[in-house]
Amino acid sequence: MTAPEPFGARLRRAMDERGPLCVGVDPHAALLAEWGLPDDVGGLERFTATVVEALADRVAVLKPQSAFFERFGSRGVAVLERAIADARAAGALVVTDVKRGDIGSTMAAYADAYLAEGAPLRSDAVTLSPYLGFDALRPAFDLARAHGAGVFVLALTSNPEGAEVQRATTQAGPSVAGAVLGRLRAENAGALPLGSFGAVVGATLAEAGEDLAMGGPLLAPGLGAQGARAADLPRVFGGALRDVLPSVSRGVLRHGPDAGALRAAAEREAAALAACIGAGG
Ligand SMILES: O=C(O)c1cc(=O)[nH]c(=O)n1[C@@H]1O[C@H](COP(=O)(O)O)[C@@H](O)[C@H]1O
Repeated sequence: MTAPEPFGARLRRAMDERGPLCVGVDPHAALLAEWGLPDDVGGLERFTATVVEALADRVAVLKPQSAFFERFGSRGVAVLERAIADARAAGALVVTDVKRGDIGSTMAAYADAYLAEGAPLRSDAVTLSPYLGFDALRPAFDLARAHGAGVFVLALTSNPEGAEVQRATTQAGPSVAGAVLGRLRAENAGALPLGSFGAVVGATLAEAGEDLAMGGPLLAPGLGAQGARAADLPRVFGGALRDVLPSVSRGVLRHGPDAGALRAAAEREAAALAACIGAGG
């Protein structure tokens, strides 16, 4: 059996071919209302199918936020399952935003749920939280490697409350975020053209204050609704700009439900990014 192509290689190709844009699929109750949809599982289904149909054949990555699907229980999770499968079938990579992190044995079950080939929620990558200790995430790294999947570990999140924990100093000396980035650098060592083990670093930061070059992708949420703009990216990411996957949810989604308007909004984001970080870096 041939080894699956690593997530990092697949992501680099998608970013080169489609441009480095991730659109978040975040069906907020307020957005369902703006789209004229009911705040129920039928509205969720219509919203999600519209976004996937409009964008999955053109953006590099779609990032469904699990919370908005879990809100509706098992039927909401069924909508998420279908969205992941449909988006992947249309050529987008799917990063499912679950921000999981637990003791190693439980982490293995989360990895099975989202990263194992054939799992109902199988995604190209997930977001993970390292605050039970970076090595507690080991089962996800191992499974991701075996199945050609990836992870994005929270490092410097886009929300102002994150700094309290992430800028704190570890026993060994560096900040918590610096330690996470250092461990990711080790996981990605030697991986070309891009490692599969990424970090989440908010586009909203005043400055990174850490060495962000760690051989893997940098998921950068915060564009649009949280106030960051494409023009902020060079300041935050410096020399690591080529590995940045900027992410926007409400800033695109608020243009629906018209598919053409959603596509036009994504194109405007992509054009602004290309002007600031250059086509393919
Ligand atoms: O992991 C994430 O995607 C994430 C990390 C972070 O630091 N900040 C952040 O906003 N996010 C997610 O990115 C999305 C941002 O949505 P908008 O603010 O609408 O673009 C939400 O789904 C958040 O949960």
